[in-house]
Amino acid sequence: MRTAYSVETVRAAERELMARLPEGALMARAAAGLAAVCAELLARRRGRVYGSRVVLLAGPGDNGGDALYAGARLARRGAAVTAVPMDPARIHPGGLAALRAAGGRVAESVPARADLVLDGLTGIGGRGGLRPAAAALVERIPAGALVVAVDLPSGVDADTGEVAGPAVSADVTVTFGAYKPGLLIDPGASRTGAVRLVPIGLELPDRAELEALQHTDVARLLPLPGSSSDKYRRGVVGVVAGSEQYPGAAVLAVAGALRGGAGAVRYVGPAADAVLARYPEVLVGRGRVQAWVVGPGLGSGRAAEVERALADRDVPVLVDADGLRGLDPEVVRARRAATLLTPHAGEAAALLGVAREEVEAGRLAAVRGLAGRYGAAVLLKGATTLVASGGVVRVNPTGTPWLATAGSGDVLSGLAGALLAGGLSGGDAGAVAAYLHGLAGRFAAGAPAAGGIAAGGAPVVAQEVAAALPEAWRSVRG
Ligand SMILES: NC(=O)C1=CN([C@@H]2O[C@H](COP(=O)(O)OP(=O)(O)OC[C@H]3O[C@@H](n4cnc5c(N)ncnc54)[C@H](OP(=O)(O)O)[C@@H]3O)[C@@H](O)[C@H]2O)[C@@H](O)CC1
Ligand SMILES: [K+]
Repeated sequence: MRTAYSVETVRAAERELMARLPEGALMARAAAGLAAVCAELLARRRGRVYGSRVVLLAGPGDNGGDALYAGARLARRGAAVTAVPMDPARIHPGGLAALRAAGGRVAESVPARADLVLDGLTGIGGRGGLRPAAAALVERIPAGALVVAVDLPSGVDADTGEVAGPAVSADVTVTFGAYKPGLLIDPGASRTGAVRLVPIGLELPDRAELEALQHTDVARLLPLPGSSSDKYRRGVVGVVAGSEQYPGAAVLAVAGALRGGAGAVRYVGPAADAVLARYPEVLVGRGRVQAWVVGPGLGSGRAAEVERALADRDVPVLVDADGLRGLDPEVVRARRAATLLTPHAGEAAALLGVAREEVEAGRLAAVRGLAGRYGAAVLLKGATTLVASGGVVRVNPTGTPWLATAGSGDVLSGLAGALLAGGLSGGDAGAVAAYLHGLAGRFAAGAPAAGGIAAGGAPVVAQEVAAALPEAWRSVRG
C-alpha cells in the first residue's frame, strides 16, 4: 500500500523527530537525498555533474533551505550553481551560507540557460496560488532545463492537489519523509512528473489520509472461486442498464460484470436482444442476485427501477450514470448493505449542487463530501480516480488518459458490481475495480503497466478494455 500523509501529520512527525536529533539534521538528510537525485539526473543527461549549470529558485522558507543546501552539495561536485531568491530580503540564512561556502553564487534574475532547475519556492508551507514574485521566477525557467520540484511542485496544495493559479510543472519531484496527498490527486498529480521519496526517518501513524493500492493489496482483495464454489456462491450480478437509445451501455456493463468474476449475470431492461447476441450466457429477467448495478445508459424516466434496486436494502447496489440523477441521500442512508456510487465530475457536481469546475478543482473535498452526505462508498471518476468510504480515501494509481472513452465507465460499473457480488465492501469493490480497469486500459492501449499516468500507447475502445480484464487479473495475481 502506498500512503500519503497530510501536512499536519507530517509536521507532527517532524517535531517529534527533531526533538531527538541535533539541529539541522533533518534538513541535512533531505538535502542529501535531493542532491543525490539531482546528481543522478545530471549524470544521465550530461554524463557528469561537474560543469553542469544548476539554478535554484529559493523561496523564503525551509523549502528554499533544502534547495540551497542541495545546491551546495552539487557545487562541491563542480556544478556551477546560481540561487535566485524569491525575496532577497528573506532567504534561508544557513542554506545561503552553505551555498556561498561551496562556491555557489546568488543572482537577482534567472539565468537564460540551465541544465537543471530546482524549484524550492514553496513546499508544505505554501498557501494558494503562487504570489507574483514567485510566479515571475517560474515563468523564466529556461526551456529545456530539467525541473526538479523540492518536496512538491510550488503552487500545488500539499493536502488536496488543488492548484489555485500559477504553479510549477516538474519533470521529477523529490518528496521528503512521506507522499503528500497533493502529489497523487489531480490537478496537482499532473504537475509532479516522476515522484521520488527520500526517507528522512519520520515515524508516521498506521492510518494515512490517502491510500493507493498496489498489486499485492489488490491480489489479497480479489474474490477467487474456491473448490466448492458454484455460480451462486461466486455471486450473481443483476444489471439494470441500457435503453432503446443506448443498448450498448447494457452490453458493456454486462461485459464488465462477466469479466469481473461474477458467477452469472442477470440482465433486466429493454436491451436484452443486444446483450444476448453478444453474451448468450446471460440470464434475462428479475431473480435473486448478490448485487445490483443500476444506471448505465438508462436514459430518463427510469427512476422507479433505481428505487426498486435501492429498496432491496440487504443487497449491495452500485448506482452509476443516469441512476444518479436526483438520488435521495435518505434512501441511500437507510440501506443496510453496501451502496457504491460512481459519478464522474459532472454527475458529482449535480449531486452536490455545485459547478463541475468546483469538483474538478477540489476532487478530494468532493468525494469526501458525497460519501458523507450519502453514507455510502463513492468512486469519483477522473484521471486520478478517487474512492471514499468510511473516512478512508483511496486514489487509483493505474489510470490512463486512454480510458476517457465512451462506454469505459459502463465496463467499470459491471466490474465493480461483480466485486460487490463477490463479497467486497463498497470501498474495496470500487478501489479494486478502478485498479483492474486502469490496468486493462493500459494493456489494451499497449501502455506501460506501471508508473504515473501512462503516456505511451494508442487509443482504445471500451470493448477492448473489457477484453483486457483477464490480463489485468493475471498480472495482479503474479
Ligand atoms: N516537514 C518536514 O518533515 C521537513 C520539511 N522540510 C522542508 O521544509 C518545507 C516546509 O518549510 P516551511 O514550513 O518553512 O514552508 P515552505 O514550504 O518553505 O513555505 C513557506 C514560505 O513560503 C511563503 N509562501 C507561502 N505561500 C506562498 C505562495 N503562494 N507564494 C509564494 N510564497 C509563499 C511563506 O511566506 P510568508 O507567508 O511567510 O510571507 C513562507 O515564507 C518542506 O516542504 C520541506 O521542503 C525538510 O527540510 C525537512 C523535513
Ligand atoms: K517546491
